[in-house]
Amino acid sequence: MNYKKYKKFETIKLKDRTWPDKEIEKAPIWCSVDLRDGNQALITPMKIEEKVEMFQLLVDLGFKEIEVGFPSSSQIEYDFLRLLIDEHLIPDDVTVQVLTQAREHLIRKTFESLKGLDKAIVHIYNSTSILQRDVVFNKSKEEIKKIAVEGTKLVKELSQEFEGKVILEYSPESFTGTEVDYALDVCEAVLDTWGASSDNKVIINLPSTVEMDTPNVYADQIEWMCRNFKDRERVIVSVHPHNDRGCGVATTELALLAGADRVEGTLFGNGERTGNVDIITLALNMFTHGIDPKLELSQMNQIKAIYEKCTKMEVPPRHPYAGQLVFTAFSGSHQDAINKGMHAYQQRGQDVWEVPYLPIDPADLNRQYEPIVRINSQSGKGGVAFVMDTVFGYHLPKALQADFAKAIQDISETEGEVSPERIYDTFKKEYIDIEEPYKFIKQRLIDLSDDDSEYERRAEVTIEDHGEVKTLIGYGNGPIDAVKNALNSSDDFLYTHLLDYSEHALTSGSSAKAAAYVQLRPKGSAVCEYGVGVHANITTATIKAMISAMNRIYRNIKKEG
Ligand SMILES: CC(=O)SCCNC(=O)CCNC(=O)[C@H](O)C(C)(C)COP(=O)(O)OP(=O)(O)OC[C@H]1O[C@@H](n2cnc3c(N)ncnc32)[C@H](O)[C@@H]1OP(=O)(O)O
Ligand SMILES: CC(C)C(=O)C(=O)O
Ligand SMILES: [Mg+2]
Repeated sequence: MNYKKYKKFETIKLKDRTWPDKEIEKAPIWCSVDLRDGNQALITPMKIEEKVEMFQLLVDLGFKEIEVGFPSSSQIEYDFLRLLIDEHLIPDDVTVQVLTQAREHLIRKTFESLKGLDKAIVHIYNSTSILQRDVVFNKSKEEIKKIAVEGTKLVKELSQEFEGKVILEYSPESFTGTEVDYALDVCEAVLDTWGASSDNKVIINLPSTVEMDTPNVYADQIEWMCRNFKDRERVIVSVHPHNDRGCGVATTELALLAGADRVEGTLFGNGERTGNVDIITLALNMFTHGIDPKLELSQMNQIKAIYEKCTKMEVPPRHPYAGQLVFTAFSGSHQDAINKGMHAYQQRGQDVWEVPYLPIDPADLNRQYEPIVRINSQSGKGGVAFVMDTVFGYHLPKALQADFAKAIQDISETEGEVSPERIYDTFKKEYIDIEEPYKFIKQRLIDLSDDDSEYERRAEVTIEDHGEVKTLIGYGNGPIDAVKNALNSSDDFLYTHLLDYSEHALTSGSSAKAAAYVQLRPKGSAVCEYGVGVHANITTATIKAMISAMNRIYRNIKKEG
C-alpha cells in the first residue's frame, strides 16, 4: 500500500497544555443534530412523521437544544419546522436550532421558516480549511472571512426584525483542517460583528468536520482556542466531532477536558460518513463515572427501536451500552467472574456498582431481561451455573457444576450456542428424571426420638427395583442417614457412601418446592455421581436425589461393562 500518498496535517504544538491533568466533572450542554447532520447522511432521509417521532424522542431524552434541520435547503426541511411551530410541538424549555450556509438567500429563507418562534439558535457556517479555501472556493483568507462576517451581519439585521430571541451559532466548518490562528481570527470577527458579550454569548462551534488526527491533537486545538479568545466569557465553545478515525468519543472527551462547554452529536453516532459523535456513549461514559449525564437514557431498548425505525439504520451488536451483545459473556472466565461479582454485589447490598466485566448495571438501561451469560463452547462451569441459578433458581454445588458443564460443552461443540431451555432440559434428563432401574414410589419417615430406640428416625421407602416394588426399611440418627440405610438394606442396591448433600428452596409460597443434591460413591468403587431430586417435601426430594445418583452410578458401571 502506498502510504507515501498521504501526509499528516501540520497543526499547533501546544507545549504547556493543561487538559491532560483535568477530569470531566459535569455534563456539557448537549445539542442533538440527529434531525440535520444525522438525517442528511441517511440513504432515505426521514419523512415528516419520522422526524416528528425522532423529535419527540429527543425531547423525552432531555435534549434542550435540538438542530431540527436546514430549512432553506428543501421543502420537507422547511415544512417540518413549520409543523413543529404551528402544532406547538416545541416545549418551552427546548430551543430549536437551524443550520444554513452563510449565504444571503439561504439566511433570508431560514428566517422565514422561524416565524412564530419565541427563540431559536441560527447556525451559520462556511468552510475555513486550507484545502477548501483552495479547491472549493478559490478565495483568499480575507475573502473567506468576509463570507462569515457578511453572514453574521445579515443574521443580526434579520434578528432585529424577528419577534423572538436569536442566538447566533457560527462554525468555521472543517476547523480541524484550518490553521488555529486563522480560525480564531474569523471567529473573533464574527463575535465583534455580532457584538457578543457575556450577556449576549455566541456559540462558536469548532467542528472536527473530518477527524484528521489523534484525539490529543484536537484537544490541543480546542485548548488553544479557549485560551486565545479575546474574551472567553462571550463565547460558548461547542464541539461537533465526526468519527472518521473511529475516535469520535475520545476526541470529544478530550475536547471537554480542553475547555469545551457544549457538544453536538447524534444518537448512536449516526451522521455523515462514519458518523457524528455518539451522544449516548458520551453520556453513559459520564454516568458510569458517577456524573449526572443530564439525559434520560434508561429505556435503552425503546430508544434503539425508535432510532432504528426512523433512520432505517441498525445499531451494531457490539455498540457500547446499546448493542445486543454488550451485556453478554460467552467465555468461561468472564462468566465465572460475573457470576461471583453479581452474587457479591447482591449479598453485600452495595450502593456502588462493581461487577467484573460489566462497567454498567444492565438494569439501569432496563436491559435486565437479556441473558448476561450465554453458553457456547468457550463457556465454562461458571456460565452454566449462572444460567441455572439466575434463570431457573438451581444453586448447583461446585462439583456438580463441573460435571454438568461437561455435558453442556459436548452439546455446544457440535451444535453451537446452547439456549437456557436446552440447558434446563439437559439438566432434568441427566440428573432429575432418571428412573431406571430404580424408581421412587413413596416414603414415610417416623420420628423415634421419644421412643427408647437407639435411632432418631425410621425410614420406609417404597421403590421399584428393576420392575419389582419393594419397601425398604432403615434406621438412622437423622432423616438422610435413615433413608440412606433404608436404600442400602436392599441386596440389589449398591452399598453407597454419601459424599455431599445440599438442598434449597426452589420457589416460595404455598407451592414451594425444594431441590436436593446428593453425591454418592458405591462401595469399592471410585465412581462418584450426583443426583438431584425436586419435590415439595424435602425428604422426598432427598430420596429422589439419592435414587437418581444410584441410577447414574448403575448406568456408568453398566457402560464400563
Ligand atoms: C459539514 C456539513 O455537514 S455542512 C451541511 C451540509 N448539508 C447540506 O449541504 C444539506 C443541504 N444542502 C443543500 O440542499 C444545498 O447544498 C443548498 C440548498 C444548501 C445549496 O444549494 P446549491 O447552492 O444549489 O448547491 P451547493 O451546495 O452545491 O452550492 C455550492 C456553492 O455554494 C458555495 N458555498 C458553499 N458553502 C458556502 C458557504 N458556507 N457560504 C457561502 N458559499 C458557500 C460554493 O462555493 C458553491 O459556489 P459556486 O456555485 O459558486 O461554485
Ligand atoms: C455544519 C457543520 C457544523 C458540520 O456539520 C460539520 O462541520 O461537520
Ligand atoms: Mg457535521
